[in-house]
Amino acid sequence: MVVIASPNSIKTEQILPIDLPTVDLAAERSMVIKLIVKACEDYGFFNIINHGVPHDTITKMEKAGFDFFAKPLAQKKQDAPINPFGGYGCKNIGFNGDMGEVEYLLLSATPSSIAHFKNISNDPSNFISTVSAYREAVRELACEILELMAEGLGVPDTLVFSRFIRDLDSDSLLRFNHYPPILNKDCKDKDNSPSHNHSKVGFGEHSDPQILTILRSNDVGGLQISLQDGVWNPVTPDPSAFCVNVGDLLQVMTNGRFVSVRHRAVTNSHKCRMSVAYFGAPPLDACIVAPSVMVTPQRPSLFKPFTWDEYKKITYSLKLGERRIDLFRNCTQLE
Ligand SMILES: C=C1C[C@]23C[C@@]1(O)CC[C@H]2[C@@]12CC[C@H](O)[C@@](C)(C(=O)O1)[C@H]2[C@@H]3C(=O)O
Ligand SMILES: O=C(O)CCC(=O)C(=O)O
Ligand SMILES: [Fe+2]
Repeated sequence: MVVIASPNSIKTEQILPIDLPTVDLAAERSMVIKLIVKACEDYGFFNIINHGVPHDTITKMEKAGFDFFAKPLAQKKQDAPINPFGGYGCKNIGFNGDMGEVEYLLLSATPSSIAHFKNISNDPSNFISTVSAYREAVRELACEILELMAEGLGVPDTLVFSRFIRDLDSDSLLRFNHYPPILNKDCKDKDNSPSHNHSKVGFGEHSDPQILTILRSNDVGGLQISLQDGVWNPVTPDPSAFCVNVGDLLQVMTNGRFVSVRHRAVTNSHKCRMSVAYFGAPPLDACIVAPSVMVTPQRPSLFKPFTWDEYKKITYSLKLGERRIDLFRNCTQLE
């Protein structure tokens, strides 16, 4: 049992480390499909290894992130002001007063918008080619995974999910998250010295609103998932793997078979964590609805259809921790 204290509240939570399922993309195809489907039903999260994204592409992306975060605060704000294509943020998450011990760089992941980020680096063409190569490789990985999922679910059109994020108008995002080492002074050890065993919330509890998230981090832990309210499962970082998670839209498009699991990131008392997330999203006008095979008399439609634009607007108007997917549930159905 770990106590996480904040100035106003003391919350008692259960912390139970977990080993996420690992999927080896180089293994036999039918086995890969089975493992992915099972992981998405049971955990909403899995690690993927032998993913095919070149090591060099990942290393350059990580360096680009660390180089950016190493700049002075005023410089970061000046070089990456918040605009419709993304920008730099420190402690403020979103526009609704959510705060956390994190700084981040959010970038729209469309090929044309990447050119807007040239001021982010002293070597703009290198930055743009690094981000473009990473975006393309990770998007391909996301598409491959989505196609395996569709096949595993028995959806006849196996491109039904991946088509959205391959679309040139896809609203996908890239996000660098940087969590500086923080000692939680509110938590004391028995001798009253600041505790090294307690962490602060870096990125608060939420689910990802998009279709699929492909997350990569350095070797510093911090990601926690919650499979049960009040229980947090820390995920062991594996820099050679990508951590994949189901987003809200995929939960809707699988009619609730796959789960978009709540997660958060906490700080570490002595090392900084950096993660890079790719959020695969459809175009704004995409209609989000489960393919007909996912809806049966035994499993009636759980959600009302909506566009990504509608969902995104609602998501961005609510606090980070809101369960906004509930707003689209068919009221006669209970999951
Ligand atoms: C408070 C918010 C931040 C967020 C948009 C939101 O209104 C609620 C969801 C948040 C989230 C979580 C996943 C991704 O990190 C993110 C970029 C996204 O698309 O939804 C963030 C948003 C953000 O930081 O702007
Ligand atoms: O940094 C992490 O490990 C998680 C970040 C996250 O959940 C997000 O950016 O949506
Ligand atoms: Fe997330």
